[in-house]
Amino acid sequence: MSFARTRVKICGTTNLSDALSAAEAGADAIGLIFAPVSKRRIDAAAARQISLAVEPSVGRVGVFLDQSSEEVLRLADATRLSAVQIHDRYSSAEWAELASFYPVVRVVRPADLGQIDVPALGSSITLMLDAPQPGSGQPLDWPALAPAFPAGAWLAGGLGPSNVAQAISALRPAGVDAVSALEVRPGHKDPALVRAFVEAVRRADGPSQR
Ligand SMILES: O=C(O)c1ccccc1NCC(=O)[C@H](O)[C@H](O)COP(=O)(O)O
Repeated sequence: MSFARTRVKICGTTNLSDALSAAEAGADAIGLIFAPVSKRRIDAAAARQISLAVEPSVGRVGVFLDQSSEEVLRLADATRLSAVQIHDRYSSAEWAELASFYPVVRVVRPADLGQIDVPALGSSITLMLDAPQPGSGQPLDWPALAPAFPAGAWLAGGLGPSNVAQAISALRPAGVDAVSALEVRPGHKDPALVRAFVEAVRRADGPSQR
């Protein structure tokens, strides 16, 4: 059986140097966290500078928690995002409104699996399974989650160069997302770890997908 190439998002990018080195390493997207609670929060001016500096093929995904859909749309427009990632529980109308403006990554927890009508989401909403505490570096129990893992969903939660191949093999996610395992301190990446992460994903995909 052949699989599509696993997409890679490097989350919690707070500065231009980390954004450019993630792009150079071959990341498909960078994550810019606007959640007020995050120790990796970026302000709108810095996010916009990064969005305009990376090459257009690199996605700029804004990450939001405890923020209204109006604030999400305002920041997405102001900072030239290509997609928004939402850790909140919105109403159906709010999801539909957001998805009419931007591709949406809707974050779900293990307890949510099996309770979401995946076909009804439509093509603008992609699910991402993450640990209950975002950005905490806690891996999930991938084999236990395999029966309920939705086709086409992304995976986050404690992924890094040393375990991402195991996670890909267990769940075959469409994309993977990581932050804690790639940092020297919160908000600052180790470029060697970012490169090692992208390379580990490419190796896990196999030679036909590189
Ligand atoms: O990382 C944060 O500080 C954060 C805070 C609030 C909402 C979201 C946050 N991160 C978003 C992500 O998508 C992380 O990359 C994801 O949870 C994986 O993190 P990690 O387990 O540290 O790799």
